[in-house]
Amino acid sequence: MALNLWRCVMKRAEARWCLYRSLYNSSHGFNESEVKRKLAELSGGSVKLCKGENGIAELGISNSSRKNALSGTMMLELEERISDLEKWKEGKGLIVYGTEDTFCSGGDLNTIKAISNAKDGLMMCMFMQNTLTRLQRLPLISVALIQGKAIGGGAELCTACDFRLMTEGSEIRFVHKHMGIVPGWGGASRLIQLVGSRQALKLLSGALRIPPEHAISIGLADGTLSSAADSALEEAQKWITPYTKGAANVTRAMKKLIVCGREHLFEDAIRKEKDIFATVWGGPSNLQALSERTKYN
Ligand SMILES: CCCC(=O)SCCNC(=O)CCNC(=O)[C@H](O)C(C)(C)COP(=O)(O)OP(=O)(O)OC[C@H]1O[C@@H](n2cnc3c(N)ncnc32)[C@H](O)[C@@H]1OP(=O)(O)O
Repeated sequence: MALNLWRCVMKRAEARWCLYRSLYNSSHGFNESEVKRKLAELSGGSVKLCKGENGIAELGISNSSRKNALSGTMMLELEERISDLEKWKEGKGLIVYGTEDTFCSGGDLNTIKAISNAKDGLMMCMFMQNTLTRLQRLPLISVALIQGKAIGGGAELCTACDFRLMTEGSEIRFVHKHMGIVPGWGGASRLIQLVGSRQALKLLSGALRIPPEHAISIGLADGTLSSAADSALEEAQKWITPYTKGAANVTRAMKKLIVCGREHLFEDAIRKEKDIFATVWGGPSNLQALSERTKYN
């Protein structure tokens, strides 16, 4: 009976949670089916998802002949993989990485050229903002594993994760200025939240190369990995484990608190904190912990 009530509360909270996933819909002039049809014509590369039994998924960006640039079809695949992760109730963590020696070189220049008119550009921008905002709001603790370069849209993509780990010799760089554009996938707004407006202005207006030590010193990155390329994923798995250890519903609730706190005004955020608290209070993990009477000394 009590467990059924708890499940019911949790379902309702999950439903409320899903309500504010995307930023744009038709009321904002966003025509999703049209942009999807256009992006489907611009092919190359793939985005692969592997969900681990330990509750940690790996999302791989792969377009080897173009340094993992995101083509139109990869943008579509990325959105599909995020949808899949939104439905993964056992999930706790996510590692986003690029195959071979690059994280992601941004938008595929062939794709970008094909949609370089104002209308298509705005639709692609709204599509990618929706996708990356949903990535950021996933109830999973996410890490961007940056090997090699995270350039342009690749730099924006890595800011949609909770943490960034960089291997030696890697680099984040917002090169938009040199392309005569500014970030549009939400990267500027997220960068300001991460490093503050003064640092963000320097990084964007100078299109500065950001190596691991610099990224760590300004709070953009969370650690440097020393592994060779083929074992960096393993090292990232180890890095994330202390944060994802334990019951999935508790880890997921913890991440939801952070999203609410970040995205809502204080009063609204603490009310939402109450709703999320209700999803774990009296649940199996809570009852188990109470019965064990663990001490933390
Ligand atoms: C819409 C959001 C904003 C954006 O993302 S705009 C796009 C920003 N990105 C760029 O302009 C990246 C330009 N590329 C570069 O700076 C360099 O290629 C990069 C990534 C530093 C790698 O340098 P290297 O390691 O020396 O490799 P490379 O230059 O020989 O590249 C190997 C092949 O990959 C290609 N490539 C790299 N980035 C690409 C991209 N974004 N779109 C399409 N193709 C891209 C590059 O043209 C080269 O092809 P190819 O072997 O010459 O046929």
